[in-house]
Amino acid sequence: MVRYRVRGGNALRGTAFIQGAKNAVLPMIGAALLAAKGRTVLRNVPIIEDVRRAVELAEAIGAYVELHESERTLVIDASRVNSPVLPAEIARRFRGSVLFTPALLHRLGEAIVEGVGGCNLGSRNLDFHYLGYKRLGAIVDEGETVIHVKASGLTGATLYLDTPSHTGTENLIMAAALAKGTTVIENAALEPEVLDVIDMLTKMGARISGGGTGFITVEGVDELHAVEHTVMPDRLDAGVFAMAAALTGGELSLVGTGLDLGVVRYKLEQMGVEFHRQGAVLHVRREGPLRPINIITDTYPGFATDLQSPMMTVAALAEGTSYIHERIFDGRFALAGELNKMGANVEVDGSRAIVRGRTPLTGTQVTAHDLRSGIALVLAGLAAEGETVIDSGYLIDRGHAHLAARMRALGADITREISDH
Ligand SMILES: CC(=O)N[C@H]1[C@@H](OP(=O)(O)OP(=O)(O)OC[C@H]2O[C@@H](n3ccc(=O)[nH]c3=O)[C@H](O)[C@@H]2O)O[C@H](CO)[C@@H](O)[C@@H]1O
Ligand SMILES: C=C(OP(=O)(O)O)C(=O)O
Repeated sequence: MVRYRVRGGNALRGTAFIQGAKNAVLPMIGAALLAAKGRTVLRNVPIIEDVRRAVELAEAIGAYVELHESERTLVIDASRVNSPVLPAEIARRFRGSVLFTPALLHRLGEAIVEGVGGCNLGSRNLDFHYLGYKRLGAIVDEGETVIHVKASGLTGATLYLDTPSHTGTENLIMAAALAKGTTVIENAALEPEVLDVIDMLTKMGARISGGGTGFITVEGVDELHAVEHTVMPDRLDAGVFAMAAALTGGELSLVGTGLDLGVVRYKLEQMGVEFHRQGAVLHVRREGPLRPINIITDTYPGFATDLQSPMMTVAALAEGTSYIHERIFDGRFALAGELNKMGANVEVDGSRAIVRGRTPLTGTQVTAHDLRSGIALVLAGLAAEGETVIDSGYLIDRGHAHLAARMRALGADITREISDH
């Protein structure tokens, strides 16, 4: 059992090094498995638990993988992929397992998905993925727990997503990349991580156009080759560090090439947080009181649902009432009860939450129900009086690399412990 212990009160100051993006590296590992020859090299890989699970899953299907942690580099040789089974004990531990299906379909003609994990956020359907595979010619047999997808060669088609699913778009692009003929994906996701994956696939030899427009066209090719690619910075990790500076009244320089916080920056600015760009470095600080805010989560370029929980913590420390409308997931307010244990006043009504600030927070024992509620509780702990103890830290480690060490370097009083219970 991993546990974080945070003693609040210290303002964070210094340079925060932003990790590579979890939601880009996972599909890139899936993409690397499409190359039947050679070794793929991924740089700026975040050393997070989801990457470790992805490495285990790639090895389980026969790939050779080296994770060089201190160099933040992955080397993947997928030439010997030989098992279509994504075993439950690994696949159920992270969402990114869903991104291995296209490679198995192309390389082995079938994928046996024994489970898919990820944050518990209410319903997380995969129907767009499976409907898309079917339209490309696959047979999908959805059992109680195991899903069997079979295809002796995929053929391009017009695909449509009811909503622009992030991993759904990535999976259908990967499935179409080696299909015969042309595929058009309508209502495709616009997230920067999706565009980074398209960049990598394009280097691999894929023919993809329309990334970032919502209408993606993929001309199938016969093979994709292994390449080197640098994972983009994690805008969620960056957002969390910006919020840490904001709620502790500190000042941080965020380092991560080409970092763009988009709407999160504008929302924090409305709350009174100052941003100042100096070339590749983004400075963030807060001097005056935090003002309340309204947030509506949306697909990119809207406010990212993954930063809604951390923002709820910031709102609890703002002077006045904030309103949050969660539109992507139907179960993403588990944080409210935990924040209220610390003294916050958050009222949830369906997909809306009202956060009445400012309430002084007091450290206590709290539970991370998912990755982002976990990091939101770390943020609360940084601003609380006394000690906050957060279980289960594994969920935080799923998406943030060396969190305690990175925050300690900035002056935070935070430790990561491993215990038997
Ligand atoms: C590994 C990864 O990249 N995870 C991210 C990805 O998850 P993920 O790709 O799972 O999220 P989606 O964009 O697919 O899901 C968004 C919404 O669409 C619904 N939906 C999705 C697919 C489908 O086939 N049918 C369907 O109904 C889901 O139930 C959910 O309500 O995008 C989410 C939304 O930005 C982020 O919170 C996750 O961090
Ligand atoms: C929902 C998240 O991740 P996943 O899709 O990997 O569960 C997240 O990163 O907040």
